Amino acid sequence: MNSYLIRNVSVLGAAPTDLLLRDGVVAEAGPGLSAPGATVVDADGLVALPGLVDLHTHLREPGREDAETVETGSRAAALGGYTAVCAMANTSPVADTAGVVEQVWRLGREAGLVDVQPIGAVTVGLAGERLAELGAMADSAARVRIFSDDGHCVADPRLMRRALEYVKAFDGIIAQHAEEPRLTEGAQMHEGEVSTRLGLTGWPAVAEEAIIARDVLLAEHVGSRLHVCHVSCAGSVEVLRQAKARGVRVTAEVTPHHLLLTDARAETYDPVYKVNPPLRTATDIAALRAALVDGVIDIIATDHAPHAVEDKECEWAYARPGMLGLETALSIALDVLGPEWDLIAERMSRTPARIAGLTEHGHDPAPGAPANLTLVDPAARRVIDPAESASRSRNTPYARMALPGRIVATFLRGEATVLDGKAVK
Ligand SMILES: NC(=O)N[C@@H](CC(=O)O)C(=O)O
Repeated sequence: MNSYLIRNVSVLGAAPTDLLLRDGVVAEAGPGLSAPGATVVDADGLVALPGLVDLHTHLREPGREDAETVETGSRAAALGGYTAVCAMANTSPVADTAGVVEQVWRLGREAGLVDVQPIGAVTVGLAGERLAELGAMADSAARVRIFSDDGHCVADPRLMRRALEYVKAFDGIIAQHAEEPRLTEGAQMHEGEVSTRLGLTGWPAVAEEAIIARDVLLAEHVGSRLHVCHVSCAGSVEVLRQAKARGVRVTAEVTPHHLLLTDARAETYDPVYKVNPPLRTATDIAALRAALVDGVIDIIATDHAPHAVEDKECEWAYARPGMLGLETALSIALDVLGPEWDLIAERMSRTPARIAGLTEHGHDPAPGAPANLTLVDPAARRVIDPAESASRSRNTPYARMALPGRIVATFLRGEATVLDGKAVK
């Protein structure tokens, strides 16, 4: 095993110090360390954060290896500063059995770039009709604790209740894609002024708000844990705020794109901006940002959704929804929140690790902590070039934009996965 002496790094914005990574942990911290044989990393001007944890990543394997594989997605994650990602279940076949979740988990271990924690489907084939083998997935080598039909809503309230009841036995979580399907039939973008002008069928905010309202009541009734995926509307924030005030066991995520981009992007008719839930309004963005700061929204999750060129570079109506996120999430967080390192660590590492039960992750770099961390250059600005992405897909909405911050190095259990801004393997 290699050891690394990181020189003059600012841990979460504090005064510069040295960190020695050895045997998978932060072995020592303090100014002027010496460690013969260790690889020296000059970290002047860099900030160390606990390795980021993504609760919502689409890795596409098995089934759409042309869009992403566990390995390419893991590499994109490491380059984005992540040390763990939770892989969504909408693969082909769907991750609705112990066999498929174990396959994804093994592929993650083999790639060895981030810890890949599979999420299991709630219903068989994401069809919303019968519960999947939740217990078998929980008992498998992958030890699944989060279940989601993401991409689809668990629309049937009785099924949602049963799922919440079932996972309560092992303190599992149902992560809901909140979209009342009857209200979004044929929807192409946010329902509002822009959709009216463009003549595109709208996805009304109430389709999200109504499911969240129902689900927090169900979670409260059952006493189980609910997680709300990709919250996109101001009204949803208010529903969550009330539920949390009543003590409902609910957590919620927001994506980087919903914190930055509005539905006005649809005016370009460029399907790179087509995403589910859709980009909303400036009012929604303001409410989401405020909720992220005050904690009503617990975490930033990427919803990294790679798509092959033929599924994205076509007419808007035929394009698949979704955009890349892993390699740009920290930059968007910096842009939106500023250099609020403790808040960024809380929303992108500690809290998602805690929600997912990933006990090795989400620890600030300090002696004895697992050496899962990332080094950021906050002064760097980079212009996003889709061709440079480590993802197999190219559907980033930030092409040609100059974004703040650059990941210089990432360490997983004390081994570098990224050095000098480049993937190590
Ligand atoms: N977020 C997206 O726009 N796309 C997701 C699934 C989904 O939520 O529709 C995908 O898997 O591509």
